[in-house]
Amino acid sequence: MDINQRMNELIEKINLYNEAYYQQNESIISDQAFDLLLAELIKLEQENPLFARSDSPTQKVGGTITKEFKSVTHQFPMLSLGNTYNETDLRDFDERVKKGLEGEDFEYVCELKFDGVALSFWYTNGVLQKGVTRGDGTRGDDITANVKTIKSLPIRVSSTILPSTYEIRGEGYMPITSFDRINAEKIAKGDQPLANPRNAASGTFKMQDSAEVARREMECFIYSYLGNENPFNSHSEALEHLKSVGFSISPTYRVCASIDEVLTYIEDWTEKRNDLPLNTDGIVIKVNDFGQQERLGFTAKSPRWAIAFKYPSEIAQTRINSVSYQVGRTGNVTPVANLEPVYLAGTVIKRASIHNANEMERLDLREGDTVFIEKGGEIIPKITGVDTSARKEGNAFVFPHACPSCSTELVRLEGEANHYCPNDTGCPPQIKGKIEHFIARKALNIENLGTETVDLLFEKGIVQNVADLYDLNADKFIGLEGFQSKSIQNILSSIEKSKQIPFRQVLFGLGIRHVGATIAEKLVLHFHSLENLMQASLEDLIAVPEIGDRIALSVLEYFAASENKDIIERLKRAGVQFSEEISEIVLETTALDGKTFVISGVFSHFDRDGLKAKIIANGGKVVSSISAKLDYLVAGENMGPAKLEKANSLSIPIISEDEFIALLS
Ligand SMILES: NC(=O)c1ccc[n+]([C@@H]2O[C@H](COP(=O)([O-])OP(=O)(O)OC[C@H]3O[C@@H](n4cnc5c(N)ncnc54)[C@H](O)[C@@H]3O)[C@@H](O)[C@H]2O)c1
Ligand SMILES: [Zn+2]
Repeated sequence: MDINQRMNELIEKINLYNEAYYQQNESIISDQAFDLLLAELIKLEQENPLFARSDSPTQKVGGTITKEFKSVTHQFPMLSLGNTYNETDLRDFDERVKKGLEGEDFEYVCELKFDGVALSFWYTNGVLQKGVTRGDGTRGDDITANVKTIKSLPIRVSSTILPSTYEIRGEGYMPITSFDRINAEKIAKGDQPLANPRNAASGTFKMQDSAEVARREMECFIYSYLGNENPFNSHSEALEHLKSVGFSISPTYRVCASIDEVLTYIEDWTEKRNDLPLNTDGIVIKVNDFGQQERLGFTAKSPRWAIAFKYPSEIAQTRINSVSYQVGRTGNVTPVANLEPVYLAGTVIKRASIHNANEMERLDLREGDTVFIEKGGEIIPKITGVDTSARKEGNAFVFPHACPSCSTELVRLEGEANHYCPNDTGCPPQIKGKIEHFIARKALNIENLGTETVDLLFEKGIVQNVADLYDLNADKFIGLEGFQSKSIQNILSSIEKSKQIPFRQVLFGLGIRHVGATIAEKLVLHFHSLENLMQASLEDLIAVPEIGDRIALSVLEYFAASENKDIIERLKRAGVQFSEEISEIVLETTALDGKTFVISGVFSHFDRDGLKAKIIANGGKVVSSISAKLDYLVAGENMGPAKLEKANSLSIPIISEDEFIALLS
């Protein structure tokens, strides 16, 4: 292959991996493998400048903005960091800095490289105004409501040094405790677990539902100060001051006088970093002095005064014995490699996901092959390559044509990587998966009925679909082992309770392909009842915001199947909710966007509900209790003294009804 061709091929691959990583929060390959491809492209571009393309991924920050949030333009671009995996490259970096500073003395600051997502916080007069994602480096998503759920992030800062406007940056992350807790819950419900804390952090900060973000207990470490006015001489001075006024700075940073001290720091943290409450993937090395940073400047994509040293991920080699094919709730078929057990990063690995047929083809796996497996922060290790030199004559694995569970011919939709089994009403793992989905917390929330019970009731022929759940009674458990009358009563009463679950959760629970919780809510908002939804045409469906052809067709297909109609009829008769009145709030202005209010006392222009409605209609939020994060207390006549005292002690602005009205204009 000629060089130009190779460069184009690399660009294509890197773009593909970037898109999966930044838009779907999915890592198709390991970070290290990704960085190798990028390093190869950088090298080829340097050696062959004539072939270098201006739209190359080496020239821009990898992320993008989304349609779900308001986008805002960064005051200072949010860039990436150059990276290295070895001492030689690090010493080269040191040489470049020395040359750039023309022999002047300088210091480095070493920090851990926290593995989450970059966030930017804008403050005016000491008050947090906005939280923004990196996006494409120039523009990011305004996720203020979500960053306000970070407990350690001060909403209000009082400092005599900081200017009236400035920007603080840090890494938002999901603590390992949150990650483990959420995954334990997901696994118990039969949901797909989160792949790793980094991708989970990125997905979580872009959720529409801030209450869910809050529930995930996200955190953030602050690592930089930016402003048109800069009261600090150096990065370490800024960190110290930010810490003193309440920002969360990891105590792990160190000022180093030379590259050798940097190497010692790297060495010191190689093992110790595994004991931290969050994942780290390396060390960030920054020139300390702000004046020197300015003189060194930036490339198109990263600062010349900083670099990331990444710890190589842990890799093991083992034999692949066979491949199994797992059928999920929606019929997706996933190949899973069964491995000769091998020890890797503290656990014994027996299986690894191969994702889909494309990935199987890419790896070109044969029976008995020696494969490399790798584990970053992920819980599920990946096969990243094959040692072809060790290959004996094993047969190539072939993706099956028929469903491994029910033998139905598999289907692959155009443009999709996954094969699926279309026999959704007769394929056992799909049926069981559907029941497990139906009872999950976000759906019908039928507690006391776990995966094992569902499996048992299915195997015994007692529950074959979700409608059968509502025909359960104590008699049906007779002869089943392990059920006390108390636990049977619990199961039956939680099934009874599920009849009160709102329609949007019921619609999500039906498990219509491509209809997740958010889409279900959109559909209910528009159609209000199942009856209306079932009568909707393709045009009616795609007229709903965010519903495209793919979802619309899937909804139509679902309601066209007579088995589904029967099930719905039975659920209706059982008393499950199939309509819901929810009205969309029409915003008058966004003047109170992201602001929280407590109201107390009696008002002259509004009654209390009227005032609440006014706050919500202008983008604000009404909360019931006063905390340090509160933006305003609106005080009327006769307000309670306890509230007043609490607001004063936390220096929360207390405003009158007239001052509130002034905020609206
Ligand atoms: N596996 C894949 O498919 C895939 C695809 C695309 C990107 N990636 C990974 O993502 C990397 C590119 O992402 P990137 O451009 O965000 O670069 P990066 O993540 O390597 O480095 C820049 C980021 O480091 C973070 N950071 C953490 N601690 C920091 C600290 N103390 N000081 C400053 N910054 C700190 C910031 O969020 C900053 O944006 C690649 O090198 C690769 O490893 C992987
Ligand atoms: Zn099947």
